[in-house]
Amino acid sequence: MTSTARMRPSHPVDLPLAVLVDLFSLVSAGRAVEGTVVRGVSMASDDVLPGELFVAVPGAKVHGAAYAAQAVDAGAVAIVTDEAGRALVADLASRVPVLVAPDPRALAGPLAAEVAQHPAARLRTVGITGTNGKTTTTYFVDAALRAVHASTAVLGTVELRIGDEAIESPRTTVEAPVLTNVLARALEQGATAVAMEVSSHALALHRVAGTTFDVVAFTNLQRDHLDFHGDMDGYFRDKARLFAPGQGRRGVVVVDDEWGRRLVREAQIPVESVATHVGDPAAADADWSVVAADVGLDGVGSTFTLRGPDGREHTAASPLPGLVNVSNAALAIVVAHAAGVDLDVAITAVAGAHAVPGRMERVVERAPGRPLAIVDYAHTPDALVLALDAVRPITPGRLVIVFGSDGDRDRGKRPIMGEIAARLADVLVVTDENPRSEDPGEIRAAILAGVREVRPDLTDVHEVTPRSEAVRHGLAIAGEGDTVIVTGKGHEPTQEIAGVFHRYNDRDVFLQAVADGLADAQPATRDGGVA
Ligand SMILES: CC(=O)N[C@H]1[C@@H](OP(=O)(O)OP(=O)(O)OC[C@H]2O[C@@H](n3ccc(=O)[nH]c3=O)[C@H](O)[C@@H]2O)O[C@H](CO)[C@@H](O)[C@@H]1O[C@H](C)C(=O)N[C@@H](C)C(=O)N[C@H](CCC(=O)O)C(=O)O
Ligand SMILES: Nc1ncnc2c1ncn2[C@@H]1O[C@H](COP(=O)(O)OP(=O)(O)OP(=O)(O)O)[C@@H](O)[C@H]1O
Repeated sequence: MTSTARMRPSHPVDLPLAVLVDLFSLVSAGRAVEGTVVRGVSMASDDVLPGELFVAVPGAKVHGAAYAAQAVDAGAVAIVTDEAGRALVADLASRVPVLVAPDPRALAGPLAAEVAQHPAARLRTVGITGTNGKTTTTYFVDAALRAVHASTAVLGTVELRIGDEAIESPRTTVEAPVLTNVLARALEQGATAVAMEVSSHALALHRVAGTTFDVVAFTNLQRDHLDFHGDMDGYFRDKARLFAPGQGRRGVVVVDDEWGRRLVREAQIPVESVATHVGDPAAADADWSVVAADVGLDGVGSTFTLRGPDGREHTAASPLPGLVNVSNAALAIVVAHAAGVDLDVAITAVAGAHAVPGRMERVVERAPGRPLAIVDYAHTPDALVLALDAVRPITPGRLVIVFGSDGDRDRGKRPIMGEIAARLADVLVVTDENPRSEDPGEIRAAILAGVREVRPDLTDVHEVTPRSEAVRHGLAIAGEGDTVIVTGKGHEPTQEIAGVFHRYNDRDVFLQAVADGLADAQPATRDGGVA
């Protein structure tokens, strides 16, 4: 059974299957539907519970109908599939009702919502999309929602969290029936609001079908996932699906890039625009704009001035370093306000939203004799530049980076990451990320080749494995005034080496190192060369 299995409502309600057949015009191809009641929906055979409806969809790898027998053995009481699936489940037609629809994937969400009595409609819901900043913005919005809602849910790449109950998330946006279950459980547990990340894959694959968000938001669009979406235009169109009636009631769009401006023009629902780059011409037409920003003034985050549609200016703050987080904070404030949170309350709550797991997360605070230690998820060249630029202004001493690069992923970025780190940081600790099936030494060698382009003599460059030792080393060589940033894995709870997932988390290693007294150790003298 998958880890999401327990994120279900404890008291599901039975619904006659005939109701769904009528409502969704399903064509019956098996046993009669009369007398069958369903109490939930699942798309994954290893996730089915007794009494549930199994939706068998054609996938990239297999047709779900190939697993229908497994689902029925697990207690599924009916199957919804397409014509291709119908042929695959012919043997089961005498055991359970088989219902056929042209696009069962698009129906899974609406079917689940109907069975669970539309939990989304009974919650205040916010959905956030965009290439970067979804996780951070979602946690900022959650902080604002928590200021006025007794309990909230937050769903995304890091975790599925309802109040204090959380499990690791299998992906950024879970499949539609899982989402419906989580929302139904959130309601049962007393949550009244939810903020969640909506990936472009989710939009293309109907994972949020059946959920109408009160507020939808867009951060930005950058080159990514083109293997899946084809080209930037296709990627944009998939993101834009969130800004349509039935999917979102009102939208908030960052217009710093051309894609955001296009979304404002093309959205089919009312949208407010937010310009977050000070002095950008886009600000002239935007409803909300950041008109001043002071990065790192308080030694950690930034303060900024947000001008509203009425021309009033509000002093606000981002608790996390860097201009990108001014952008995320400004968006979150406007989104929370659109979701019913008083503007001043939203501003105060976002300013205090310190913990976004693995996103510029301050694990060790700067203190007398102690460096600041941060965990960040930057794993692309662009994100690495942003991350290092963000921490430089809050680093009076040396900037120490501990980093690696993934195996079985884009090899071309390895030397580029090395070059960037060598250019923007003072001390480099090169280590392993998720080597997967590759030789970790070869990955590090590719990174070091890039480092050598900038520092041929490898001054202040250390090569340390395993990763836990590298993180400890980074902390041990840093002194007061220095910042140690470990990038690439963020919140990830495991490290994948040669097909095995080992429990591993950068934050935990930092905390253990502090407990072992490493944070307070005297910094080593600046030594050159690869350690
Ligand atoms: C492109 C994509 O998202 N594919 C996901 C999708 O695959 P698929 O629908 O083609 O499914 P499939 O594996 O061919 O199986 C077909 C059907 O049979 C079912 N099945 C399959 C096997 C089985 O034993 N029993 C069973 O019931 C499956 O549940 C599925 O319903 O459904 C599968 C089952 O849920 C996922 O494993 C798979 O995620 C793949 C592994 C994946 O990596 N997805 C990533 C790209 C993704 O979704 N990423 C975005 C975030 C991107 C970002 O912004 O960074 C995300 O939201 O996480
Ligand atoms: N608004 C932004 N614009 C550009 N880059 C950003 C922005 N916000 C965060 N980043 C960078 O992108 C990385 C990922 O941030 P975050 O996790 O919030 O985004 P995401 O959209 O959820 O991405 P992912 O799905 O990969 O987690 C961070 O390391 C950060 O440096």
